[in-house]
Amino acid sequence: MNTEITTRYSSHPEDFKSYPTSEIRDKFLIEDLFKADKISGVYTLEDRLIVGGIHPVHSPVQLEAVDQLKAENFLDRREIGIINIGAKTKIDIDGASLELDHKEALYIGKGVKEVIFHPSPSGDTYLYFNSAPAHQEYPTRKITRKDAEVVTLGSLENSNHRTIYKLLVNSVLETCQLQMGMTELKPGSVWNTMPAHTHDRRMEAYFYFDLSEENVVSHFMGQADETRHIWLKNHQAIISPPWSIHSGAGTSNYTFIWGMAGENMDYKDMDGIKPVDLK
Ligand SMILES: O=C(O)C(=O)C[C@H](O)C(=O)CO
Ligand SMILES: [Zn+2]
Repeated sequence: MNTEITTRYSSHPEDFKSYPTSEIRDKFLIEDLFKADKISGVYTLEDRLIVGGIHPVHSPVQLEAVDQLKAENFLDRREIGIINIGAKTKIDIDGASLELDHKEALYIGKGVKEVIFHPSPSGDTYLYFNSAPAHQEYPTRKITRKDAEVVTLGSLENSNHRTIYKLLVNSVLETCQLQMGMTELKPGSVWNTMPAHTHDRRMEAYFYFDLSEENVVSHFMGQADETRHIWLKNHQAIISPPWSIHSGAGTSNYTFIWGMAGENMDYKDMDGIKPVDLK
């Protein structure tokens, strides 16, 4: 098997209050997403999202049905969204090939049987993905930043000036429940998702990249009146249960990919929290 997915259970906010740092890291942080010639990741029972990385180096890698799915093919009952954070690469989808460039997104719907990821000649192939259960087949589509719904929020004065690229969202294409996008912080800005929010109808996963080796992001989670933080490095992801805020401050600017699954597709369905109300 070149696809390796481990399982994480969902958690209760009352239990979360007593977690030490090590337990928060074990339960929510996802490290080592990129292993040579592997597809690696986590199947979280928070809305059954799979969070993973694809890193073909010497040979192509195929998306395989892991044991957790009890299915013949990975996409028999699922959809997948992939964002390329590395060099341009070739992907075969049921025998048809396409190329995915840096920061381009790809949606592949339920029912597709064979997906193969090729190493790029530079060896710099890094693809991040989220996959959610799906009830209907929607067509495969590549989405570039030109196709995205783009919103610029925040200000340099508040250290949160950022551009949100809504790539795989329902204003751009049809999906069953998956929504994914990418947020780039401008130089000098370090805060994402501030003011913070929760959305009880959807869980979310954040994946941080474009961070140099010496820089880190402090990611904040928990209910608004009981927040905790852990420190993330480049290429690490974190699971945010529906009851948790998800926000971060970096020691530099950075980019992150957000992905959601759950009850509705309305990006604006959020319960905002004023910074002065955080505890
Ligand atoms: O910087 C932001 O603000 C975000 O990118 C927020 C995410 O898109 C999000 O949390 C959507 O629910
Ligand atoms: Zn959110």
